[in-house]
Amino acid sequence: MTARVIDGRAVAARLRERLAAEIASLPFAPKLVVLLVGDDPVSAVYVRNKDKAARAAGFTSETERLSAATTEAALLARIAALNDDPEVDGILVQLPLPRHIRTEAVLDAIDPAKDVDGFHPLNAGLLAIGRPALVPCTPKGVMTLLAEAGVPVAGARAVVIGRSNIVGRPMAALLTLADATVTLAHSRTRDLAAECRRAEILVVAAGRPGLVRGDWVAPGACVIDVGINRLADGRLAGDVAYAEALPHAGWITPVPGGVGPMTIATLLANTLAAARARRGVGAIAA
Ligand SMILES: Nc1nc(=O)c2c([nH]1)NC[C@@H]1CN(c3ccc(C(=O)N[C@@H](CCC(=O)O)C(=O)O)cc3)C=[N+]21
Repeated sequence: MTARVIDGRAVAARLRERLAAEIASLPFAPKLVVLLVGDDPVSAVYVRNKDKAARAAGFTSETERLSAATTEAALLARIAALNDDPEVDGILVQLPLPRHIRTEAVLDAIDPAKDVDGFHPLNAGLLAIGRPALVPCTPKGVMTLLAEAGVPVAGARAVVIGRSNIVGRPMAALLTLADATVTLAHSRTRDLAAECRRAEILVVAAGRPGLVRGDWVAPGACVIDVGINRLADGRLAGDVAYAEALPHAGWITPVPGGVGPMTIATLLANTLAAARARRGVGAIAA
């Protein structure tokens, strides 16, 4: 058997087209503001791609570049001003932040109604208790990919590798809400290969290139690779040994061109949902 390759770029493009059509019928352009602190070149690329995708879909998108020396107090003051600005629908503070700034203090300061990353503790808590509001973009994008590819989720055994607040934890929550039976594995899991071999859906967000080997993949399983690792030779690699996994899997996502584009498209979907909810034109849609 060889896997069906899930084309994240194509699914993301369709989602963005749908959003563009919706925005064209609104009396306003939803506005996203991205705060980028410091000059990490990798972050700068993501932010540029977000800006481009947002504008093409009819959003107003602004990126504020703040110097690496910006104090935590100054960043919090900027967030407070954006919270109070009625024109602003979504606020994203690009992570990671410089070490002198406490990430938690920053995430706590964003108005939960404008928290299009879904990282505020209120939004994380709502998801944890099964009342999803603004949901983190990467795991939500993965759920869209599963639905679009026709992967059965209800009743399936799912294994998620990685317990970050950004991907693994919310991924486990979303799969549980969709009636999968979920194992949340991580760096201290005793026998990771054995856990993986039981998975019908395997979501890998470990940040370790090539961690998942071909013989860890059950025949016909759906393998979702969230890893984006820049190799020494400049190429991108996922957390899954792709060529090895391909003959075992039923479905697989490539890197690049899999989950990454869905993260950005879902960010736009969240921004539109936040705009509708804030401006009283429809509630936040799943
Ligand atoms: N507050 C915050 N929210 C984020 O969502 C966030 C963040 N901080 N910090 C950085 C990470 C990383 N991230 C990516 C999004 C899309 C691609 C993406 O589209 N990748 C392309 C490849 C891009 C390339 O070639 O480099 C792909 O996988 O096909 C990658 C990475 C969002 N992040």
